[in-house]
Amino acid sequence: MVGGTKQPRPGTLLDLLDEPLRGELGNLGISTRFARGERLIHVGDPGEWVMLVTSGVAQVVGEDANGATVILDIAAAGDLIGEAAVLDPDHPQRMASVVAMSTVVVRRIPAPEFRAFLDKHSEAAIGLLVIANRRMRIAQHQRTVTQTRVSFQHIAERLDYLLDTCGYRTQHGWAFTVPWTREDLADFIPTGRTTLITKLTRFEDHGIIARARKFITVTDRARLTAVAQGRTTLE
Ligand SMILES: Nc1ncnc2c1ncn2[C@@H]1O[C@@H]2COP(=O)(O)O[C@H]2[C@H]1O
Repeated sequence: MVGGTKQPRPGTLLDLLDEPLRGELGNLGISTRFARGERLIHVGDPGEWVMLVTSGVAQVVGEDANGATVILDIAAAGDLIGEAAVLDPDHPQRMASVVAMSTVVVRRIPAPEFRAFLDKHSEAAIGLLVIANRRMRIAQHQRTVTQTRVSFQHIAERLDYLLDTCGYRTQHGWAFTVPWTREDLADFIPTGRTTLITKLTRFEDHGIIARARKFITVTDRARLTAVAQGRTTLE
């Protein structure tokens, strides 16, 4: 089960709920496992269940106006996905795909069971609304970013967010629990791969990140956050 034992990650639906509600939600549905690269949700499919992520990391993937892949968000333990098609009778199809970046374990909860849970617990319905608004806030912010002139601050914001979602502290700084290639990072920020590589070099020059082959680690998280919050600049 998800609830009860461990403090949920800040910013997730589980984090917004009190015990014993967390425990109750964590026990709904059945446990289902996905291998890395497998799709948890296919865009366009009918919404018949929601998923509460128990462990692992998945990408919520969409397409931009040119058909290029955009990583809309990351889902990790404590996140609930697949509620949009389940709750909107006018748009019952999945609006995005969700792809496992590692082994992912979820509670797969049938739509009627999830609706009954929301009917019974208004806190959970309000929590879902809060999460939807947070996603909207991120989407609104992302619209202000032009891909060709993406700033150091924006890259730092996105890296900081990724570390909150799927990062862990190491002896030398912070690393990701799943392998983020430069291609993945470029899709997530989003920016072109060449632009990203050029900008990452500046972060490296300032000792904020280190690159080992295809992957990066964050060696100075405090400075990264300072750049993200506009308290210091690399321009
Ligand atoms: N921009 C986004 N940010 C975060 N999550 C999203 C975003 N778009 C879609 N999702 C999630 O991805 C799910 C895909 O299936 P649904 O449309 O049912 O519900 C969707 C949301 O849970």
